[in-house]
Amino acid sequence: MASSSGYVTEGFTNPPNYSFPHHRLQRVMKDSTKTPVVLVACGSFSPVTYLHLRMFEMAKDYIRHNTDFEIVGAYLSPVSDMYKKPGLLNSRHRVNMCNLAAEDSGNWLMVDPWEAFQSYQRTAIVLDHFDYEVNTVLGGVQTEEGEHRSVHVMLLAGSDLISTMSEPGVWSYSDLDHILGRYGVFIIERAGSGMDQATDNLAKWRHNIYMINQLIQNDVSSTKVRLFLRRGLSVRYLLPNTVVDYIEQNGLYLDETASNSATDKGKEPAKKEPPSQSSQPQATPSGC
Ligand SMILES: Nc1ncnc2c1ncn2[C@@H]1O[C@H](COP(=O)(O)OP(=O)(O)OP(=O)(O)O)[C@@H](O)[C@H]1O
Ligand SMILES: NC(=O)c1ccc[n+]([C@@H]2O[C@H](COP(=O)(O)O)[C@@H](O)[C@H]2O)c1
Repeated sequence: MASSSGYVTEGFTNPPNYSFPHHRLQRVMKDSTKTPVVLVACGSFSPVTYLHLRMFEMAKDYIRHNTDFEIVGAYLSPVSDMYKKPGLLNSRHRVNMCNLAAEDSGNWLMVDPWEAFQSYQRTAIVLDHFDYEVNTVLGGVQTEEGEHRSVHVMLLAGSDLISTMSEPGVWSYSDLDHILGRYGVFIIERAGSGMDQATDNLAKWRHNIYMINQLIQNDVSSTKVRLFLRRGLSVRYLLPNTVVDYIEQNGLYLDETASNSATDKGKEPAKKEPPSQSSQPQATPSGC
């Protein structure tokens, strides 16, 4: 339930030694007639692929040509190990790979390890965390004239993830209302998961839902990458070279049972425990 402050929760628990990454956050807007926005992509990123990075580029193009937003920051937010999705590698490796990919991706993408390094956090809480860090702690951004502006936090997701918002039991109504009513979402079309189907039941929040079509169809998925790696097939050019090198150097994804804490060759695989419905959604299947 949203509190009087508008947040789903009042207090945020930070992982040990955590500090919010903001080195690439643009603190002064280029165009004061626009609304500053921070994009947040939540997901497993096991491993991060070029399609995850393309989502940000597609959103950037869409926003520039079709909206009055100005992007001042963009984040990958890898999910906690407690999400227990099949194929979910230890968060340390997933965060490291996301950092390598972000380094490789120009000068705007950042990786926030806040949810990765702690207990499972629902997406509504994750967006609240970003809102709190960017607007309350950092004080938002400024125009070139020195005027203060609050930053609008928005979710960036594939249409498969948005489809799950119409599946019973995966998202609570109050979380949906918070995510889509208070924040909003940019949806990237994903092969096999129709855009209409994804949003049919979300019409109430239509004004906050922006749909972005894929002009070049590309259905790279982390699931397929993991499958290739297990079969000894090359994954080069499906993900950044630095991430491919990291996977090879650490012997990742060679074992089908490897998930969660089964991080490297020689380590014990994690026990599979289904997450409890109240605080952790069942990891939902996504497009592969
Ligand atoms: N090919 C793609 N097209 C559009 N969106 C994508 C694509 N791949 C991933 N996404 C989106 O990226 C976000 C993070 O994805 P995540 O790592 O959880 O999924 P995934 O690539 O489907 O992984 P897995 O294959 O392990 O299920 C989600 O919003 C997902 O919809
Ligand atoms: N109720 C929720 O907040 C909820 C439900 C399903 C997925 N998610 C998030 O969506 C992201 C991607 O999930 P999948 O990889 O299962 O599609 C994850 O970050 C997960 O935390 C959140």
